[in-house]
Amino acid sequence: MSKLQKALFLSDKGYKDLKKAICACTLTNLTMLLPFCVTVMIFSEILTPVANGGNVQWNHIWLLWGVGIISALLVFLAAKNDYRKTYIASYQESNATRLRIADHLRKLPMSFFNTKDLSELTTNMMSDCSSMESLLSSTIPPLIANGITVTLTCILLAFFDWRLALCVFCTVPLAFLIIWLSRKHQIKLFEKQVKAKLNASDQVQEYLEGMKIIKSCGLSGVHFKSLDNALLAMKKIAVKVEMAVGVFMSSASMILQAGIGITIFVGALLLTSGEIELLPLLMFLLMVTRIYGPILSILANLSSLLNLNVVTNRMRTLLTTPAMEGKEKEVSNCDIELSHVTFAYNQENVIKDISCKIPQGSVTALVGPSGSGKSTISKLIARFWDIQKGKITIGGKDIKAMEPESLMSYMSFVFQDVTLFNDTVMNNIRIGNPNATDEQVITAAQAAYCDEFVREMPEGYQTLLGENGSTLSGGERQRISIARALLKNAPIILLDEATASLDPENEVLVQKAIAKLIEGKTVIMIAHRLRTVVDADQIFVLENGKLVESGTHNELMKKQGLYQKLYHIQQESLGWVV
Ligand SMILES: Nc1ncnc2c1ncn2[C@@H]1O[C@H](COP(=O)(O)OP(=O)(O)OP(=O)(O)O)[C@@H](O)[C@H]1O
Repeated sequence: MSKLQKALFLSDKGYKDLKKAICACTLTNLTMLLPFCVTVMIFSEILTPVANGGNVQWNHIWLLWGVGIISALLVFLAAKNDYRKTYIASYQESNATRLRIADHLRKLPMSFFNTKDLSELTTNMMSDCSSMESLLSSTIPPLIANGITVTLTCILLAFFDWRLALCVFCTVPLAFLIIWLSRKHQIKLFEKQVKAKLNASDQVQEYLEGMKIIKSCGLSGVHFKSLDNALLAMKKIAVKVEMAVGVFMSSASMILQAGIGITIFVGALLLTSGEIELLPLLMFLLMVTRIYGPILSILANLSSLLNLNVVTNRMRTLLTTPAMEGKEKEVSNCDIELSHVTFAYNQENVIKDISCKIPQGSVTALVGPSGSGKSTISKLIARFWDIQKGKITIGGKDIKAMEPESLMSYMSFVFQDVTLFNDTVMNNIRIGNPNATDEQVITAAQAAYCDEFVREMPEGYQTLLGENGSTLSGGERQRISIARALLKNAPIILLDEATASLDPENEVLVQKAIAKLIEGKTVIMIAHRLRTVVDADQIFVLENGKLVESGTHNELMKKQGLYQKLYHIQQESLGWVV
């Protein structure tokens, strides 16, 4: 893999396409020289007889006009090919990169997401890929192609008259020097701009997510100073970047254009001393007006290239973060065992030396005060995070040796916060099993008591749910998530007490749906209300990350420990009247 391919995170196809784009761009630039050569030849046909005496050969001139028209056609065809090779290929590559990022994200441990926020990842996928897209289409190919064209033209001009060629190009190193010296300042500004954009998108996201609170608390715009400040900071830095780039580019351009004056001055001296003829001088003067365009474009593209590291740094961090390992695909049974499991999200251990067994086909409840580690245990079993000490096995196999996606195929989740996608009801349920037929989806929906409310929707199962299903009630969302789990039919079910915040009618329906879902399965249930776990085969009581009691409801009540205390507190609260 070449350095350029690595630096730009290009796929093999993307790298090949980039090389083709550079060739196409160079070809366009070279064909653009044709009309110029024809113009010079027409001048020569007219001026030579004027200077030396004789008749203008009009048939030659008409012929050259014909060549000129053909060369214009060639320029058009080359430009069309160039457009296809650069823009279309770069859009395809950036799309492929976005998919590559999405695919890689899926394989990363949740610890990665703990350190990144949503807006940073969104910026990674959308704006960084767009920046790469423009680097691939309108920066790198023109930069290299213009470099080649300018070098060729320089050689060609030196061949005609090295003194005038020197005059044309003597200001180029100075212009490059300005861009080179300004690079540190420009990079600093680019970095600040990226930070400001990220901060602004963070603030916008927070503002939109908090809209319910903003409205319910009647907070006016004055209370959202941080959003105003973030947007203002973004505007300020954008102006600074534009100013800096503008100042450096115009200085470079001014110095570069001084070459026109120098060429005219030296050319006039050479002409009067008879060391050069009028025609080559005219050709040089024509060339000098045309050659600075590509050189300026090289300078502008170099400025954008300074941005490359800023753009690719985040993408590099993301794409080089190692995916979760593990190759094993199958387990012989669904007995789950935790032995001496210790885990910390950050520094502090939140699970401390826990050992327990969850036999296949049993219902196990995890109970304990808020923050005691119930959800964390269920997420560790699903390998959302890798544990730091100890071992978790399923069917005797260490889950760290299992391929994460194969491990997931053994599990279904019903959590309190159900994620619904902006798609039809049918497709939202089908997420449980992408290969399921419409009939199978409907059967699962019926079993999860979704069918009735779905049929009342304007387009039934084809109704679009909108952003995160905001039109559905909490109970309806949970029943959809149960339908998904039913469709997946995984042998292990992880339940985060799904009925905690439902009204009695919805609660009954959800309970009935769950009863169907867990039939014959290995169930791990996070319970907040202890009356829902009295029938569990075993109950694990957690306190401050430790397993402090275990047994059936009756056994734990007899122990008169934490479980009994929590149970009594909840029973008493049931009697409260507000
Ligand atoms: N993503 C996270 N990053 C850092 N710390 C976390 C994270 N999730 C949970 N914690 C911390 O880990 C501890 C255990 O949290 P956990 O959610 O497992 O408790 P829980 O018993 O399920 O609580 P609850 O009943 O309130 O849902 C808590 O101190 C919590 O603050």
